[in-house]
This record gives sequence, C-alpha cells and structure tokens, in this order.
Amino acid sequence: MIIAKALTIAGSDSGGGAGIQADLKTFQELDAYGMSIITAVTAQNTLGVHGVYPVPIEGIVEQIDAIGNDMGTNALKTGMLFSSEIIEAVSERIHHYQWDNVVIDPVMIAKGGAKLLQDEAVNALIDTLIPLSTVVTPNIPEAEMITNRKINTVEDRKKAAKDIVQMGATSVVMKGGHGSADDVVDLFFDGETFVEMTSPRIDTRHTHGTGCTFSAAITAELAKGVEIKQAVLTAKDFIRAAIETELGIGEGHGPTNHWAYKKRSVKSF
Ligand SMILES: Nc1ncnc2c1ncn2[C@@H]1O[C@H](COP(=O)(O)OP(=O)(O)OP(=O)(O)O)[C@@H](O)[C@H]1O
Ligand SMILES: Cc1ncc(CO)c(N)n1
Repeated sequence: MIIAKALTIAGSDSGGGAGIQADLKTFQELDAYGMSIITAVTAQNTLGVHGVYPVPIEGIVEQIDAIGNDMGTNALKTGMLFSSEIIEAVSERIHHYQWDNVVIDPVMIAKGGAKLLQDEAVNALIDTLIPLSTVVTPNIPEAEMITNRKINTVEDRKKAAKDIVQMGATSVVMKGGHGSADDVVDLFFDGETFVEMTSPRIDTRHTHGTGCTFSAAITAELAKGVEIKQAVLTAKDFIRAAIETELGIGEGHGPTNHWAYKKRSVKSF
C-alpha cells in the first residue's frame, strides 16, 4: 500500500480547533499520514489567543531537516509563520528539499483579532514563499494585505487573484467566509480560468480554524495525487460538513467538527 504523506508547518493551537491540531485531524480524516513542524506555540481557546511563543529558528529548521532527511512528503501546507525570519528559513528549506504541492495559507490575524503574523513579514511572504506555492488560500483581508488593494466587488477579487499569480503562485483560492451574504463564494483561479465555488452560508459562531482546516484538506488531497481544482472542491465539502455539524465546545468561537465529512460522506459538489 502506498501511503500519502502530508506535512504542516504551522503554529500550535492549545484549543485544538485551528493550527497544527486542525491540520493533523484533517489529514487523518482524509487518509493522509500527517507530520508537523511547529513554528510557534499559542496559548489559545475559543475565547482568543492568550499568548504567542515563537520557536527559535534553529528548532524550526531542525524539525524540517528531520523530515527532509528521512521521511519526505507528498504535499505540505504552511499556516502561522509569525515573522519574516521564520518565513525566510521555511522557504529556503522547501526550496532545498525541492518539495512540491505547496499550499500557502497566509495566516495573519486570528478570529478574535490577535496577530499571528507581524506586519513587516508580508513582504517576505510575497518575495520568498508565494513563488514556491501550488496554491495560496487568502481570505479577503489577507488578499488585501498581500496585493495592497481594497477588495469590495467580484472584479476586485479577480484582480487580486491575478496579482497573486503574477507574484509566482500557480493558483489561488480567495476564500469568502468573511462577510454576511447568504452564500459563501470561494473564488478559484488557476492562472487562466476563474471558478466560483458557492455554498450556503451556515449561521454559526463555531468557525474557529475554518481556514486551517480548508487548506489542510487541500493538502491531503494533493498528497494523494488529486489535481488542484478537485482538491479544492473536496476541501470545500470537508469544511462545509465540519461547520454544519458544530460540536458546541467552548464559550466563544468553537472548533469545527473534523469527524463530520468522513462520518456523513457528504458529497455536494
Ligand atoms: N459560515 C460559513 N458557512 C459556510 N462556509 C463557510 C463559513 N465560514 C467559512 N466557510 C468556508 O470555510 C473556508 C474557510 O474560509 P474563511 O474565509 O473562514 O477562512 P479564514 O478567514 O482564513 O479562516 P480562519 O479565521 O480560520 O483563518 C472557506 O471554504 C469558506 O467558504
Ligand atoms: C495557531 C493558529 N494558527 C492559525 C489560526 C487561524 O485560525 C489560529 N487561530 N491559530
């Protein structure tokens, strides 16, 4: 049996709904063998981020080398990278190991408002990481930061997606979770064609870690050899099932239900 291997390079969420923990749960549910590089430890629950402790660069590089020198990976994603130094070190190692199927979730701010990426690190993201990516998955505020554009209309989104491809990304999914329209529209662009992936907005406050879970699902699918557009469609199904069947854990923005997709075999696309 060939085992698909998937790697996450991200921050730890003690609450288990986002970050490394969401990624590993998602990899497991989608039948990929999960591995992790921890870039920062957060003290976090459904009420917010209470502390951020970046791992020293040598510790991050040593974790990556431990995987690169032995196990390898079929796909990887990045999440919380926190500083330009971490972004540069991670980019250099991805390049060194010639890893492909690279999913960049440009995590910047947690739902409660805590900064998970320092402002000055956006340039390092653009210069070193985006050019290595198979797909970049910004939400609207992240796409605004990366492209330095205000995004209000669908046309604005398309222009921003084109800008990100110009920066060296192979494809982009601009996520539409933020906002209050009846439908959530994720815009996929592969450099040539735009595809709007639309689903009904689910009315819930339990959306902690939706972005992490979505990008982890794309990564697991790429690890198994699925092509990018289909990987994104499956990820949208996965996150939809996970949001629809909330667990009701915690007093604030609770985690999504990582079991739901496999248990229900939801297929809506
Ligand atoms: N209320 C919702 N109903 C249906 N789908 C949603 C909802 N909220 C988010 N999604 C889906 O979840 C995925 C992640 O989108 P979102 O815009 O929430 O990412 P994000 O802001 O990066 O998340 P995070 O806050 O975890 O970083 C997308 O596929 C989006 O369509
Ligand atoms: C560690 C971590 N990564 C990403 C997010 C974004 O959801 C978060 N809240 N925490």
